[in-house]
Amino acid sequence: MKVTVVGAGNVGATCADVLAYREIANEVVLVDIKEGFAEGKALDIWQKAPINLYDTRTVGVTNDYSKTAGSDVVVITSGLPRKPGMTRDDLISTNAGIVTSVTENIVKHSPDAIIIVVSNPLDVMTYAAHITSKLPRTRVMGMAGILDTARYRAFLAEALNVSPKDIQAVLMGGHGDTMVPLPRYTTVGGIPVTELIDEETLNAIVDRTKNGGGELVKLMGTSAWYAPGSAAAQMVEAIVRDQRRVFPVCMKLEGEYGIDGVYLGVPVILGKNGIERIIELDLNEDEKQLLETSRGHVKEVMDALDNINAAKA
Ligand SMILES: NC(=O)c1ccc[n+]([C@@H]2O[C@H](COP(=O)([O-])OP(=O)(O)OC[C@H]3O[C@@H](n4cnc5c(N)ncnc54)[C@H](O)[C@@H]3O)[C@@H](O)[C@H]2O)c1
Ligand SMILES: O=C(O)C[C@H](O)C(=O)O
Repeated sequence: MKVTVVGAGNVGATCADVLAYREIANEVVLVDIKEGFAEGKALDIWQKAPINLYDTRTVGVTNDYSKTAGSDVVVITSGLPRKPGMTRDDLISTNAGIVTSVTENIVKHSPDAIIIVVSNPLDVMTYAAHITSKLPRTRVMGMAGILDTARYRAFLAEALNVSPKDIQAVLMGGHGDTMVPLPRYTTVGGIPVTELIDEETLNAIVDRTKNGGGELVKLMGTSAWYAPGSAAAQMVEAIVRDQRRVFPVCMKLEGEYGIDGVYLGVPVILGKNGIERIIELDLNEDEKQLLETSRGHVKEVMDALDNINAAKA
């Protein structure tokens, strides 16, 4: 299996490292626009192989997409991260240009690849990659839900003083303040979370999850990378190993949840063909309302991208 990761910065290099040391792919090609940067990161990861004992070859290139040819999966992490005081949506015009040109190069050399977008604003960058690639919607998806649920699960594990391994959760919607955590579908070792935690603590955890990215931006001056890079690698693993894992993934909805033509996180089964099945939960009225708010926000940013593209044309 060959996997390309575009963008050798914080998230891309972390993703490539996880793909290598967990031997998720035989070959990982790291691409960056900065001269020598991806080559250096790939060489560093390869020099770790004798220490961490893995065989995955890592190759770095500066904008040479011929080396990515025949990739089974491509992860797009290229683009600016936000700084304190910015929203993810502030990145739209720069990152849309980057994601669009990267996607064009990717499909030229790997027309059958499955594409996982990480760049922000996530839902709208998934839209940009999807319309550029012209691939089926089951083969172009965005990573955010695994990260957001991981944050939620980590906060819950801390509050309950239990292993994060035993917390199962799902959330939906856009990757931003309007994301929709679903406490009704959260369990701790099979026990509904609401039986173990009071409402006030749970609501505080939901709020912290919604602002989880911003909390890290404030602390570090740039956005997170360990959890995001690992989350993207987990999606790659589900695909290349045909694991049929159930994850929240951003994709174009075509009537599911009563939504058409908007890119949002929903639970899916991930396997060798990409999105194998979309799971439609029976949401209650409150959850439907939250999802509608999220849909409205993402649609506004999609419209903003359409306007940017129209002005360029
Ligand atoms: N979806 C999520 O949950 C999530 C989580 C974390 C970060 N992100 C996003 O991921 C992106 C990357 O974050 P980061 O922390 O790795 O940033 P970074 O600045 O460390 O790395 C980005 C890399 O992209 C490269 N790049 C820029 N234009 C390029 C092009 N045209 N072709 C190839 N490479 C190019 C840059 O040279 C840089 O090395 C940001 O947009 C960030 O907001 C998303
Ligand atoms: O918060 C960001 O800007 C990066 C990412 O979307 C995150 O949630 O960590």
